[in-house]
Formats: sequence, C-alpha cells, structure tokens
Amino acid sequence: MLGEPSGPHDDDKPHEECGVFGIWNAHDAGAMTALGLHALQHRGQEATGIVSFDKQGSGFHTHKGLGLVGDVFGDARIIGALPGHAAVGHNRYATTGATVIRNVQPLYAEFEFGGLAVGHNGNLTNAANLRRALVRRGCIFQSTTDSEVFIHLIAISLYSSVTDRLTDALKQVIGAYSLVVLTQEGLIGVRDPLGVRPLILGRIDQPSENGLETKPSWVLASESCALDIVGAEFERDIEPGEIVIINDDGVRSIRPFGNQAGRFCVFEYIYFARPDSVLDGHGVYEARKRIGVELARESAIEADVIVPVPDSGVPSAIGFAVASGIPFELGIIRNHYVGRTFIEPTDQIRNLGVKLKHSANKAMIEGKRVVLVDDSIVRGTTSRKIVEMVRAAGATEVHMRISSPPTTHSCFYGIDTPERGKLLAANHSVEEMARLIGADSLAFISIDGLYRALGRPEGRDPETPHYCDACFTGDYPISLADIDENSRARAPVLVSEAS
Ligand SMILES: O=P(O)(O)OC[C@H]1O[C@H](OP(=O)(O)OP(=O)(O)O)[C@H](O)[C@@H]1O
Ligand SMILES: NC(=O)CC[C@H](N)C(=O)O
Ligand code: SF4
Ligand SMILES: [Mg+2]
Repeated sequence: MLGEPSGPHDDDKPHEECGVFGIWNAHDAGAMTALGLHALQHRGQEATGIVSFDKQGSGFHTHKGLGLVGDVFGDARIIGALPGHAAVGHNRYATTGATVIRNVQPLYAEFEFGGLAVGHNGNLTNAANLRRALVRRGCIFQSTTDSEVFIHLIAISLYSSVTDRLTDALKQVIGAYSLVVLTQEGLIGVRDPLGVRPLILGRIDQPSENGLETKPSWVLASESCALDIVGAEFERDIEPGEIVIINDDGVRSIRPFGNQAGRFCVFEYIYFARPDSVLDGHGVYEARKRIGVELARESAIEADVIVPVPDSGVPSAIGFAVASGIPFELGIIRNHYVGRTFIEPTDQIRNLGVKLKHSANKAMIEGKRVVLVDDSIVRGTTSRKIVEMVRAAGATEVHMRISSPPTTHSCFYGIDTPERGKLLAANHSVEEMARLIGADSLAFISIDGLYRALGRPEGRDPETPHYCDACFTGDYPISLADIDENSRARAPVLVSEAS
C-alpha cells in the first residue's frame, strides 16, 4: 500500500508540508509568531493557528483559521486578542486528516498540570495503530490528524512532569516530527531521533534598560528565514533526537534517545525550504546552485540558453549555466499570485494552476536550443505543459534537466507526494518520461551527484546514508508501521464542517 498517506482517518487528498514557530519571553509574542509564520508560508498554505500564553494571569489564548497567515491574522484586533510573552504557531499542509478547522494546529488541551499547545511538522507512521489503541481505552479524539496522538499519550502518561510525560509519549510514536510545545512552564522544541524535519533555535537579545541585565527571547522555527523577520540571531539547529526546554532560566537540553546519526530530508534542500534559509549547516540557495553545477557535469548538452522553471528551478539553473558556460535567461515568467501547483488539491486544479502560473518569454526562446532546469518531476504536470509552451514559443530543441533523482517513491514523513501510482518516475523509464513530457532529452541528477553537491565527495554511502532520500531510493529510514494496516476498514468520521 505504498503511496497512501500513512494514517488517513478520512478521505484526504494529498498535500505536503508544515511550518512551526515558537517564541518565549517576548513582548507581543502573538504578533511575532504571526510574522514568523508569514516567513514560513511556503511550508503550508491551507491553514494557520497561534496559541499564546499570558503569564500575567489571563492564561492561554488561541486563534486559528483556514487560509494564509495574512488572511487569518491580518486584522490587528485578532493579534490583540493573543496577549502574552510566549506563543506557538503552525502553518498546515495536511498529511493526515482533512483540511477542516478541527485539524488546524497548534492543538490545545488541558491537563492536570494546565494547558498545553503543540504544533507538529512531520508525519507519524504509527498514528493509526496508536489511535486505535487509544480509542479502545477511552480516549475521545477531537480531530483526525496524526498529531493528536501526542495529546492523548501525554494525558495518559503516569509520569508527573510535563517533560517526562512528553518523553514518554515520544517513545511510543514512530515517524517524523519537529514539535513546538507551549505550557505555562516553558517552550519546548523537539526533533525526532533522525531529525528528518528541520527545527532551529534563535535568540533575540533585549536592549538593556538602566544597565540591568535582561533575559533574551528564544525562538524556535522550522527554518532560519523565520528568524530574520523577527530580528532574531541564529543560535543553532536543534539536533536529531534532542528536546530543548526553554524557560526564564535559559535553554536546557535532553537527549532521551541517546546520540545517533540523523537522516535529514534531502528534499528540503531540493525543493521545500526557502532559498535564504540555512539548514543543518548548508545554505539552501548555495546547495541548489551546487546541485545545478553537478547536474551540468553529469548531463552536459549543447544548447543556446539555460531557462529555469520558476520558482524552485532558479538556483540550480544558475549553477547549471555557470558550469556549462551557456547563457542563463528568464525564458519563463511566473505569475506570483498563483499558489504552488505541486500542492494544490486536485489534478484538475493542478493542471489549471500550471497554465495560470507560467508563460513563455518568447524573445528569449524563439529559434533557440533551450535547456529547461527544474527541481523535480512528480506527476509530470508541470514539465509536460512547460515543454509544450516553450516549443510553441519557437524553441528549436527542448531539453529538460532535473536537479533531483527520479521521484520513484512516496513520502510518509510529512511531505505528501502523491501515491506511487501517480509518480511518473515510478512507472516509466527516463526515456519513456522524456517522450511523455515531449522533451528532446531528459536527465536527472544521480543520487551520488546529489550527495556530492551537498558536501559528501564520496557520494551516497549505502550503509549509512547521511540523508533521508527515500522518495528517490525507496530506502525508508523509519518503519512504515501503519502501512500494513491501511487496508482495514475504518469507521466513518467527520470530513467537513461549516460554521
Ligand atoms: O511534476 P509535477 O507534479 O508537476 O510537480 C513538480 C513541480 O512542482 C513543483 O513546482 P511548483 O509549481 O509546485 O512550485 P514552485 O513554483 O515553487 O516551483 C516542482 O518545483 C516542480 O516544478
Ligand atoms: N505536513 C505536515 O507536517 C503536517 C503535520 C500533521 N501530520 C498534519 O497533517 O497536520
Ligand atoms: S521520503 Fe523524500 S521527501 Fe520524505 S522525508 Fe525522505 S527525502 Fe524527504
Ligand atoms: Mg516548480
């Protein structure tokens, strides 16, 4: 059953990523979180939410909605209703659970120790199993997301401190997770034992009044681009398997899973992360350029112009142009007021999206041998349309170069590539794909070339690969516990809501 979301409890369409943000000890923590979420908008555009905590006594406050950060938090009165010195926020692309208000994060619940909010980027691969067991013992789920199992596992834990209860919960889940957790005691950041999804720590040093020492504000975010917008300095990546506990005493770290080598998602570098972010020590923009250089070395071609498929194909096309010495031109113009096609909910809209989104810049293409550079071919929708469009604009030859290896497998760790049957590369050879998209030639970077571009000169070590690369290799580093269970009949659940 590879290719299905790992624990769907309702009839979802595939989507992709999420962004998380948290801040401790800041004036206007709610407004800062809205800014952070705005910088992370590329990671999730379906829904967004913030939970703030006001230690002056008014407690927790939350606001959530479907749509973009600007739409949900654009009104100053909404931000004004999120008082406090601490907050967590989330931008959602569903991987498990439909896009309905009850699935919007951060999830919030009240326990013996008080309120707790959690925002989750990633996807649990045993959430369906856990959910069944939890429901059997009386837990009443309020949402259909995988993320809600964290809440129930914390609730039933026999430990007393929040950190021990959380650790207890983490030991039972399998999958990919970067979490921001807010309680009255502090802000907690967690990265799963393999660190598949990113999470970074930032710091804002407050201006000192009257020469007195002031405590810094601490920030947790999916990507470093969210630090810049709130004026925070990059402190460090949260490490794989690390839990950081942030409170007025500073930052404390525990590693309940011991120390093990991580398997960060290589697709973050290829496509998902914003180019100005620095993740696990690599600038995303520079990494994409180096991938383009390596791609040009591996699959050189005689041509007149290198044209990126915007947006995400741009940095690797620059690298390709530099390495090949062929001029770089913006031969395709992207309309910025259309969302990402890869993550639109239906094939029909996706097709429309590509047409609405790109147009040929004829003057740069006509009469030329064109090399199109894009980051990935998933369903093939984009490349098919773009090749056709570039030919119609008068290109004499159209060659396609892709800065990732063929996407042959689905992701179950928080990025919702479609089911395997819909992945062009899962069912076709490179030659067949070239024919299907109508290109004169097609080439993908090799997996070793990708690793070389990411600073591993020896290429991919099959014994201990440095990254998660399962969507290119099928080598899933975390067990897909729910997959075997997926064929089981499920009871109907609430799949739409109106208010
Ligand atoms: O083969 P497909 O199913 O068409 O999917 C692959 C395309 O989707 C993504 O771009 P997208 O247009 O989503 O976003 P971008 O503008 O950020 O590149 C990706 O960069 C490819 O261009
Ligand atoms: N893409 C994600 O990280 C999604 C988080 C979580 N699995 C959800 O579906 O809400
Ligand atoms: S399967 Fe692919 S997209 Fe998913 S975490 Fe691994 S590398 Fe990233
Ligand atoms: Mg693209």
